[in-house]
Amino acid sequence: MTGNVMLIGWHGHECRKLERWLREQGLVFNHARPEDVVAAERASVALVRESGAEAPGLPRLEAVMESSRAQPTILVGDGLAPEQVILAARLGALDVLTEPLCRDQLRKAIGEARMSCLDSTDADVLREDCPAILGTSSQILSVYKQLGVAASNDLNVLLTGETGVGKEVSAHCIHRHSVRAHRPYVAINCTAIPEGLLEAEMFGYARGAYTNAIADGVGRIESAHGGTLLLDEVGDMPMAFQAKLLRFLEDRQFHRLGDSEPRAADVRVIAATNRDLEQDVEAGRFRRDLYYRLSQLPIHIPALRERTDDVRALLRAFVSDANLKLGLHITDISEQAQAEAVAYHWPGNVRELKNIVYQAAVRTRVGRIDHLPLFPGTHTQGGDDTCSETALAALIQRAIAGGRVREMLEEVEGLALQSLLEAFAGNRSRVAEELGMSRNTLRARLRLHGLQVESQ
Ligand SMILES: Nc1ncnc2c1ncn2[C@@H]1O[C@H](COP(=O)(O)OP(=O)(O)OP(=O)(O)O)[C@@H](O)[C@H]1O
Repeated sequence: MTGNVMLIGWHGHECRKLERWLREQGLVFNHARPEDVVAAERASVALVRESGAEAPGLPRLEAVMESSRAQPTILVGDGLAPEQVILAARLGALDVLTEPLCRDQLRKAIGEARMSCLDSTDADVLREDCPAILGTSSQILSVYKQLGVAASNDLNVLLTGETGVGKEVSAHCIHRHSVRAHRPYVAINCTAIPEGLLEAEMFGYARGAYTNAIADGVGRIESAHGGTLLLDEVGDMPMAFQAKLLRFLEDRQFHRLGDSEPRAADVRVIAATNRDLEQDVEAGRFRRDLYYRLSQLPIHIPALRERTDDVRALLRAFVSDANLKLGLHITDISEQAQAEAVAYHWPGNVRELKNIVYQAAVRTRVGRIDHLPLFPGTHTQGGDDTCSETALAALIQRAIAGGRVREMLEEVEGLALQSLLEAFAGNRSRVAEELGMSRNTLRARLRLHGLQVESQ
């Protein structure tokens, strides 16, 4: 490998080690202060080092990108916060590596950086905090990078992942890091609005368009003008409406219901779903053309059970959150409860974890949380993976002893719902029938328990 690597932010022993390694790789190096970037001999790649603890932003990287946007740049970070990883991608860093540096990764990153050229935006860097988005696992770091890339362009984004993985939080994060950050962020849940009202809700309506339309009404698309529109649960959008949405996406023009005047809205569209849209397209439940249009930039958020490295950090963060918001004094969570949480299956993902921490925190109020109310029988590793009578009996006994009978009944309900879903292969209609409840009631119960909602 040949080339000229510029080092920014390395000092002392670490610096000498890296220089030696670069030389061994046949790479020349320069040292530069960020402000010297333009003056310095043109480098093939810039390696910028930042410490997460040093500052909330990325001062060195910002200076480098400011001076030389066309230069392929890799960020090397020590203890970077999620917002910093997002910001790095947003600023146009080609890669983000964490310390201690893996030499193979570095070699690969330098090789790739030299082959590429930056495609970054001229937009101002946004310094606002994005909504709390947590996690430091390699899987979630990769998501942050993709969110940063999404924030630097205006493509339609499709966020996929199970319920509760953080799709909505991620959509908001893209918005807050994009050039549209100071314009509206409007979210619409496509399943929460009855089919007949969806058009009026989305596009607005003219006075007299329907019985209760006593004045003109602005739709969500118009309210989002200049900003970002999140179409949540887009996979559940009725077929008839899909065609109307597609028309809008094609030319960003629409008509209010009952109004012939065409209107235009400049919105960035982010869609989210926990369904397998490709499968729905194959099954004829979702329009293929709309799917392509929405998924210009697909981002998949992995389930929590696939990134168990995040569990302990999330537990700690939500304990602090609960202390702050509810005026509690929780000091920590027992090692055993943390280990159980790491081994747990988390069908409701981060939402379920957050709810469980809050429940446990409210019960404990002061001191250490010794027990997290996890559903028995849904552990990924170790643990008993059947809902045995013994586990149920123990659960009931513990609840009676602890005066938590009501909570126990809720836990049992969640467990029963989960078992029924498994027994009927996720078919909600069959589960609702079995329980003698409406699909809407079932849906609400499933949500309450953080269980994945499959529409069938
Ligand atoms: N990485 C994360 N960091 C902090 N909080 C998170 C994270 N992911 C999810 N949450 C929290 O979990 C809850 C659910 O998140 P969110 O609504 O974004 O999930 P979702 O994937 O959109 O779920 P659904 O598909 O059911 O709508 C929210 O309270 C959110 O704050």
